[in-house]
Amino acid sequence: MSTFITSVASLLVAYIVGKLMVARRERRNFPPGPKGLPLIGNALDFPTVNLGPEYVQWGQRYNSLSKYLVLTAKLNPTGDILHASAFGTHVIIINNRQIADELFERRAVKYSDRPYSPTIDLAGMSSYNLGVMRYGEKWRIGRKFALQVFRQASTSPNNFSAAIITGVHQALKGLLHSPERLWDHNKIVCVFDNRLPALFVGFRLSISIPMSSMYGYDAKSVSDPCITAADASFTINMELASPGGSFINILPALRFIPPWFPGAFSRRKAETARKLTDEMVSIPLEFTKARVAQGDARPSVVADLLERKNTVGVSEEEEAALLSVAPTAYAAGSDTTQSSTGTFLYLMVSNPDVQRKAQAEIDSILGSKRLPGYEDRPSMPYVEAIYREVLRWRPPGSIGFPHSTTEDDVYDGYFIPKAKLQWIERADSIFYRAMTHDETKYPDPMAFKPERFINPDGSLNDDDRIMAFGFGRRVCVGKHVASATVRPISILAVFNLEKARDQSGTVIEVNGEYYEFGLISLLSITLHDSRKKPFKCSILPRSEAARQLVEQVSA
Ligand code: HEM
Repeated sequence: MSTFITSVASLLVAYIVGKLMVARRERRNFPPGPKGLPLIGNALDFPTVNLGPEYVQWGQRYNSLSKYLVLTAKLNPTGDILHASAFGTHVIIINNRQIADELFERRAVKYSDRPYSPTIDLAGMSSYNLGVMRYGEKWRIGRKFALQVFRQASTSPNNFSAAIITGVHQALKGLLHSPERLWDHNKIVCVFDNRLPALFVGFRLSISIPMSSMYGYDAKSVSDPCITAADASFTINMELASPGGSFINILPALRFIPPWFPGAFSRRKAETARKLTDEMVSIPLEFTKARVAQGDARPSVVADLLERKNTVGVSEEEEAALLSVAPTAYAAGSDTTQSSTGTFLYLMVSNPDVQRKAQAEIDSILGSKRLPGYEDRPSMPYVEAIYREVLRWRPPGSIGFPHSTTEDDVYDGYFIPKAKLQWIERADSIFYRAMTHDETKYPDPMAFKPERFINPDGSLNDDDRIMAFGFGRRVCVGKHVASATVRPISILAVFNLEKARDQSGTVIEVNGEYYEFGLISLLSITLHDSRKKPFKCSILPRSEAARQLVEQVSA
């Protein structure tokens, strides 16, 4: 034990000395930001809740306007780039869309990596999840493949689009027969976090669709072993990577200590997470392999790969890429989808006028005779505007998803350092805030107004860039699937969403609060998410015809 303490103490001293030397070397012209304390930097300044709005205030407080862009009138006065640091890890915060476009799109070659997290790596997540995978060949092949599968899903009938339709229909049936399970505290616990109640519709749509389309695997409930493993693995990952979650985040070299070593609690936890991750990946894969061998596999992306492998053969790269992309679909897509579905329902209940207007548009096209399909999308601009406004009003990741740099860079005179990956360093991160509350572009940003996206003649305007999906080469690869899944059209076509009443008939106000959770850790990868807290509401079929339409679907 004393050897262990001595090793930790020497590593700590080496770390502090290293940091002081690096800090001395690095008196560069960083973008403005809060003045930090020696060694710990701004560790105490970083907000843990309300990050998006807080970073906007930082922008105003530290007056970090881009001089060049202001002078050339290219930037509005709230435009912003900020710098902060903690324990030597630099963080650049970008509050402005033009700057995000410049760095992530035009200089993508330098800005497309992800920060390295020793704990997430140990727990096995970075080997299968495209979202946290480092920028490189494996990510490139996986991403290319994911793009093909997910993009097709929204444009042509295939396994994925069929799964989306089935998922949506299942959700409608679920709502018809058990609307009270919308927020089911007992059974439908959050897929990724046992402490939070999840959204029934979100669950059906977000988990069942990728599982079914990727593997032909029907995850019927959250007690499904694959979902349980995914849930438990994700929870441990979150714990380990959260602030104070593990010494490994402070001293990455500790990752080399074997799990059996006395006191190596985090290593043991990471080992458990790795086993759960392996289960999560292997359960649906083994299921599909068995079905293919028996000759009764349902059409799915993985079944197709295995059948081709047995007949015409597939390259090793293709197989590896595909097998790593398949679990990504439910790991990366379900939480975000749940989050935005929750926001959509909340906004519909709180804005009955918007709901009625959308239903009038839907009825004018469908006439209550059928459920909407893909082909109806272009004919319903107002419904489309609701979709855009939901993701503008409350993007699921309030500060985006961190990118990391692979080279030093200078932007408008400000120094942006290359992320360091030596053994005692961590990757530096660049956060962008989803710039969806820029008052100059979206006046009265907290108001929910789908009309922002509508031209005076009723058509959609050209503001179709959904910033909630991110930027550059790491932009959400599932955005087409998300747009097909999250779109509110089917629910509004058949249900009225209203405030619930208590037994005495008094209206129950809807709870507008959000859970905010995530890893506000500058010592490791930094994620942040928010999810709607549950609220009571009434979900009733709009008419007998609507009820029958839902009953008739084959889900
Ligand atoms: C409303 C729903 C969703 C939102 C708001 C969302 C948002 C995001 C964001 C912000 C990123 C990071 C972008 C960046 O780094 O700049 C991302 C990445 C990603 N998303 Fe989504 N997402 C959603 C749904 C989905 C779905 C349904 C899937 C899969 C079917 C998916 C798969 C992915 C993957 C694989 C990545 C990682 C891409 C990479 O790092 O190369 N997402 N998403």
